[in-house]
Amino acid sequence: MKPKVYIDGKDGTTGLQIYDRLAARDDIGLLLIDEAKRKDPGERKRLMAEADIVFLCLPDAAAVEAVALAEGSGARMIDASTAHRTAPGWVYGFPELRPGQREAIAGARYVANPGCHATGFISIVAPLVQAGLLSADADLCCFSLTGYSGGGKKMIAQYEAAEKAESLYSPGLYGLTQAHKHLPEMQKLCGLKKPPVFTPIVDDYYKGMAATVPLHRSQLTGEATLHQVWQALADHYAGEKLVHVAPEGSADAGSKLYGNARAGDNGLTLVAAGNDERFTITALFDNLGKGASGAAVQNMNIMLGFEETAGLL
Ligand SMILES: NC(=O)C1=CN([C@@H]2O[C@H](COP(=O)(O)OP(=O)(O)OC[C@H]3O[C@@H](n4cnc5c(N)ncnc54)[C@H](OP(=O)(O)O)[C@@H]3O)[C@@H](O)[C@H]2O)C=CC1
Ligand SMILES: CC(=O)N[C@@H](CCC(=O)OP(=O)(O)O)C(=O)O
Repeated sequence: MKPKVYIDGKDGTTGLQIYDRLAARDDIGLLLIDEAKRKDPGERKRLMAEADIVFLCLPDAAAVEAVALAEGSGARMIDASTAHRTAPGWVYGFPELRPGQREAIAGARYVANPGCHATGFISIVAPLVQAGLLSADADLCCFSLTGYSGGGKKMIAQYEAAEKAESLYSPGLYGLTQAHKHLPEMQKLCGLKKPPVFTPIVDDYYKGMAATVPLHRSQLTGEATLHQVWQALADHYAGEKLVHVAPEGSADAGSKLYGNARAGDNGLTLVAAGNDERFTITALFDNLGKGASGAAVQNMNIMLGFEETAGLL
């Protein structure tokens, strides 16, 4: 019997992208809700009870309600919202995080899919903390560029309006009070004693992210070199199919890194750049790929025992 999969919130930005990645697969059965009933709690509950895996692609409050709706059923859940990312009983859905994380996801009932900006930050900082190059009480910063689809249907409508505000033609910095919703997961999953100073920036392009952590050499344990940082990342991600480290020295004086470099695919590329004293590590990926829907499908594949990259490469 094929596993049955239900996407709650299928008509949203993340839900549609999950649907696109699953629609052509013949190794799962997709349960589809009647369009007119897509917000009907009774009908959603019925489909969740039939499903082996439920994706939640909903605002946070609706995701919490959906978990309650599925109570008592055997459905395993992958929540794309921020609601459960640091909650007890939920496994964080970044398989490349550390040894054992993949196995934890494989056996989990509840998997919290990472936030898009958090994916970039964690992919850079967690390996460096684990390798002992950054201490748990490091003072870190991060700036992270995203396309406007990161804000879901509402933000897409603002950016695509026929007469949009002049300001939306230029990059917009936000999260200025240092209370962005991804900060708790960034801190917890990296094992940091304090969150970074975080500057998310949304710009006038549809999708794609460039999340950067700038580092002075003096911030690194034993004043580690750029080569050591690159090597620690390369070692951590050796053998991974979706996360790659660009060759050492690949960013030179003439290089530019673009926010949409990996738009449209499910992988993430780390680029280490700089000089003898000051470095940047940048994660390039798609907010709707490894930053949301691609990651959610990767987690589903792991939970169901499929090839991890099925439908993703
Ligand atoms: N966009 C992105 O890049 C990322 C998004 N996420 C997270 O994924 C989740 C979904 O975001 P996104 O897809 O962008 O948001 P959207 O606003 O594009 O989609 C949300 C969908 O949920 C539906 N919905 C809202 N309330 C309910 C309900 N009670 N029952 C059933 N359906 C409901 C909405 O219906 P309607 O169409 O009527 O509005 C909409 O279709 C959010 O928690 C978001 O933070 C995570 C990572 C990246
Ligand atoms: C452009 C924009 O507003 N982006 C959203 C992040 C989208 C996302 O990934 O948020 P969750 O994964 O936590 O749902 C934001 O920064 O709040």
